[in-house]
Amino acid sequence: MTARILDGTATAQALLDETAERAAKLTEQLGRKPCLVTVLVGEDPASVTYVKMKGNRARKYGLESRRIVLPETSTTAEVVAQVEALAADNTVDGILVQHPVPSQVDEPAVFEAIGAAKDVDGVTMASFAAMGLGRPGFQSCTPGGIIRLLDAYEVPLAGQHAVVVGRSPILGKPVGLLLLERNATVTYCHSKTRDLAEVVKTADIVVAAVGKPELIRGDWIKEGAVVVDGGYNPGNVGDVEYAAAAERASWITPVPGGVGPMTIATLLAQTVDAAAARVG
Ligand SMILES: Nc1nc(=O)c2c([nH]1)NC[C@@H]1CN(c3ccc(C(=O)N[C@@H](CCC(=O)O)C(=O)O)cc3)C=[N+]21
Repeated sequence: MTARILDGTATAQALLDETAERAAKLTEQLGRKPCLVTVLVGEDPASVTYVKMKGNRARKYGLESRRIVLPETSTTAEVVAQVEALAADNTVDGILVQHPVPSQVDEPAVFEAIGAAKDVDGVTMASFAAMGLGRPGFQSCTPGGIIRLLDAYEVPLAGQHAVVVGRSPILGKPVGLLLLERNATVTYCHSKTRDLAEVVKTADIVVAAVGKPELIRGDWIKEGAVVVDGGYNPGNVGDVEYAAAAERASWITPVPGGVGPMTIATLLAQTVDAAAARVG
């Protein structure tokens, strides 16, 4: 079998176009554009690139984007104070704190300061709980983008064995919750998993969410399985050995052009949702 492509660029485009239309209508109602603020602590080059991409795309589709950069040496209290100020600012609809923050900063504490109403990146405990309980709320952007992509191609989820490789707070754990909510049978694998290859071989759907280039080998993929590569590694290499996996999978996400564009489109869609909720 040769896999068909889950085209994240095209699917994201449709969501971005719809988001731009909603943003334009809201701009009239609010008297200002829906506003996303990104907060970057430090100057990690990859993070700088991602944050710029998010800001540029926001502007292109009719949102306002503000970028805040704090020094690499910031304390938790300093970053929390900045985020709290944004949470209290009526001209701000959504806040994204770029992960990872420097090690001296308590990232979960900073995420909590966003508050549920502006958590368009889906990283607070309240958003996580909502994802787990199937309640309305903002989804973590990459997991939410993955589900939107699978839905766009009508990939069935109910009853499928989904194997999530990785358990990070903003990708692996929440994507498993969303798949469970859609009635998949979910297995989480991680660094302590005894025989990763054997578990992946049983998957109908594999979600790679580790950040280790080509960790998932092509010959682990069951014939006809669906492969979602959520890995972002330097040089646009995914977590999956793409060419070999594509020979066996029924559907596969490319890197680039798969999960990444869906992540950003979901972020912007949720920012417009947050702005809409303020209008009431
Ligand atoms: N609080 C937080 N939320 C995030 O959502 C978040 C984060 N922190 N930290 C870093 C990761 C990474 N991430 C990406 C988003 C889009 C692409 C993307 O669109 N990539 C393009 C390629 C870009 C290129 O060509 O360089 C693609 O896959 O087609 C990649 C990576 C969001 N993240």
